[in-house]
Amino acid sequence: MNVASESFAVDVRDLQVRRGTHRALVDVNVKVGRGSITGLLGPSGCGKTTLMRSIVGTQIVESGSVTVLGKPAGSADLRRRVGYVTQAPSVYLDLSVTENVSYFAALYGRRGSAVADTIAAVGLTDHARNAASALSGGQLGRLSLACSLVGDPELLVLDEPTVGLDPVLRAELWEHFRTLAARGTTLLVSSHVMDEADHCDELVLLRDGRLIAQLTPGELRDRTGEPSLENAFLRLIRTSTGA
Ligand SMILES: Nc1ncnc2c1ncn2[C@@H]1O[C@H](COP(=O)(O)OP(=O)(O)OP(=O)(O)O)[C@@H](O)[C@H]1O
Repeated sequence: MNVASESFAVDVRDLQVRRGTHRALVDVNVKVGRGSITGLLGPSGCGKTTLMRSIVGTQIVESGSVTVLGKPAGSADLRRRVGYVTQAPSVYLDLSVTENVSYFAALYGRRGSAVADTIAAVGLTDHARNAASALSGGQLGRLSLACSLVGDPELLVLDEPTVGLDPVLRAELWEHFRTLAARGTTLLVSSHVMDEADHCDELVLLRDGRLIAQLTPGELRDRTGEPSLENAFLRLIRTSTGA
């Protein structure tokens, strides 16, 4: 593995992915710095989940390379170092919140206060003894996130983690993501709404499977002259398609 790939948490080069007959990703190049929060943004169907699946190693790719923490995506060595939370919560419904998080903590060899701290970080302390089957959809999503967070992975890939959350919980989760990044965790967070983009260090903007730009929120504003990130993204899309 070359040195350039080692210095990034994620290094995607010339990636092409087909899903069925559809070209889901076309010539995508993305680099994600360690200890940063990168927002993966774009309209529904633009390829966000496909890019995340390629990074965690669950997507068959047609060509190009995806290097994660210095190893090819999907390497056995990365299993404990990369956390992936999908849009579909994956928890044990017959176990309580604490039992679910404890199970994943044990898998990853985490001890002490990690379980209670993680449950608090996702705002589920009041439900700690409840069975997962008794949680609401938003609470289930947060439990799924906690099960991944408790392993303290070096790279966390989160598919729309704040969907369906109220503004207070959303703000608290972003604060938690910032704390994790300050400790050196790399976060890749997808969203199809731009109002969360300001929480990110860098933005990866996709449309129709193509990378439109990778830049900071400030650079996006400067490049387009639009103070609102929503408008800035729309302007960039229109410029890139000549619309
Ligand atoms: N199993 C599949 N077979 C064929 N095409 C697929 C499959 N899954 C996704 N696609 C197509 O690949 C493209 C990219 O899908 P992807 O799920 O990566 O988009 P997304 O940006 O994550 O969308 P969303 O924001 O709605 O979750 C879409 O056009 C989608 O229709």
